[in-house]
Amino acid sequence: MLIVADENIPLLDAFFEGFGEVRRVPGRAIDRAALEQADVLLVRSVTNVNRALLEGTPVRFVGTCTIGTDHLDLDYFQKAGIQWSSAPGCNARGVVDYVLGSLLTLAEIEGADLTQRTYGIVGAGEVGGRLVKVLKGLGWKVLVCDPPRQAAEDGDYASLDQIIEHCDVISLHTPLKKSGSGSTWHLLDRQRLAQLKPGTWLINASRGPVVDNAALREVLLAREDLQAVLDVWEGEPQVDVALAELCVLATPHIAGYSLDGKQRGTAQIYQALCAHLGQPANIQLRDLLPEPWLAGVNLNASTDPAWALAMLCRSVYDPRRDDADFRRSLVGTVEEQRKAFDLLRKHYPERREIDGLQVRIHGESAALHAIVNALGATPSPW
Ligand SMILES: NC(=O)c1ccc[n+]([C@@H]2O[C@H](COP(=O)([O-])OP(=O)(O)OC[C@H]3O[C@@H](n4cnc5c(N)ncnc54)[C@H](O)[C@@H]3O)[C@@H](O)[C@H]2O)c1
Ligand SMILES: O=C(O)[C@H](O)[C@H](O)COP(=O)(O)O
Repeated sequence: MLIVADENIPLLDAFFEGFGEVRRVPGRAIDRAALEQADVLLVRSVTNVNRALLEGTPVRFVGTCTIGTDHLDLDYFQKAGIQWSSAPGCNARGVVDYVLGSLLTLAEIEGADLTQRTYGIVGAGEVGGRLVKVLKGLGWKVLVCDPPRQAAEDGDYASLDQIIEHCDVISLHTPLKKSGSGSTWHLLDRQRLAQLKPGTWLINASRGPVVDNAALREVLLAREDLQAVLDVWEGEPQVDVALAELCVLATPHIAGYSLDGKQRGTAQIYQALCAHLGQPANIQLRDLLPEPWLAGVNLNASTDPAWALAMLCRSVYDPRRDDADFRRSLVGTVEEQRKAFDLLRKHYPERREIDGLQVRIHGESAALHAIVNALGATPSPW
């Protein structure tokens, strides 16, 4: 069996060498010629997998080690009888950590009290749903917009218009659907961006085109009260530099880049391929994922809860370093910037998730216990 795989998929040998030959190709360079004899194609989000790529090749299984599937032509897969799998939820926790880190930075810059803001989460699936749980666990006021879920189940949901009207913070977590009913292309278009209430913070760690980037640049130029955090961009790996410069935080699509999340994505596709082939999945991620390097944290019951929250989140992840690295890369020619975007992602430093953080609280503090529980860190006895 020949497996052609994006070279940026971690643990390729550990999970897939038992199936046959694994041939690594840069994700953006995977073309039809590379697939002439391939049975299986493993990608990340940068490879568009469609009829133009697959027709005439022997590929019968496509796995994307990502949550997003907007780079896959699923209608074509169905017509052509090609099996496929994505990795639902694999890096959702990483995105939640990114949003928390961004909120802390925004609060610091604006001198704002996070407990007094109203949060609007748009898209309440694996990422948005976990984020809602964390924010509610912290006791913060949260409105949730998810029309597909609202249509399918009872629940307390708000419309996007209500989110725009009432929320101080809007965080986007929808998939990108490029057209048709339920399209999320430019979900935040020029008109909606113009309606954002004074002082809104907008966070986009979903897909770039969910926000009209040109319109956002104009709105940010016109309104100093708005603050934006962007991890994803229209036209990646090319980025609107002027827009990036107007953002409080700008990062190169790394919100979900925890080591755990990336390796989990590979493991999920390994399991899907085993199921496709009718084989047992004997290799376990827990045997491959390194022990977290995160040091334990000790808190005293008298510790200020706001300080503790910031310290716990930042001991796991602080997006300011990624923002600084990205800004340094926004120089030179467009081609140099595109390369830099990909290189920052290829050589991304090891980052772990918060459940690997052991927290000990000395003395009784309900507020600190609530924070540790809400964040999903691991409480350990004093
Ligand atoms: N920046 C990153 O590193 C990163 C990492 C992971 C995922 N993502 C992106 O985030 C997206 C969401 O991830 P997920 O795991 O939560 O996906 P998911 O499929 O579990 O959840 C998406 C939710 O959005 C809802 N939704 C769809 N259309 C909507 C609309 N118009 N308005 C409001 N809600 C709508 C769906 O009903 C669903 O509940 C992914 O599709 C992916 O593109 C980005
Ligand atoms: O959809 C996802 O899972 C994320 O956006 C993922 O982090 C994308 O990473 P990439 O495939 O571009 O390396």
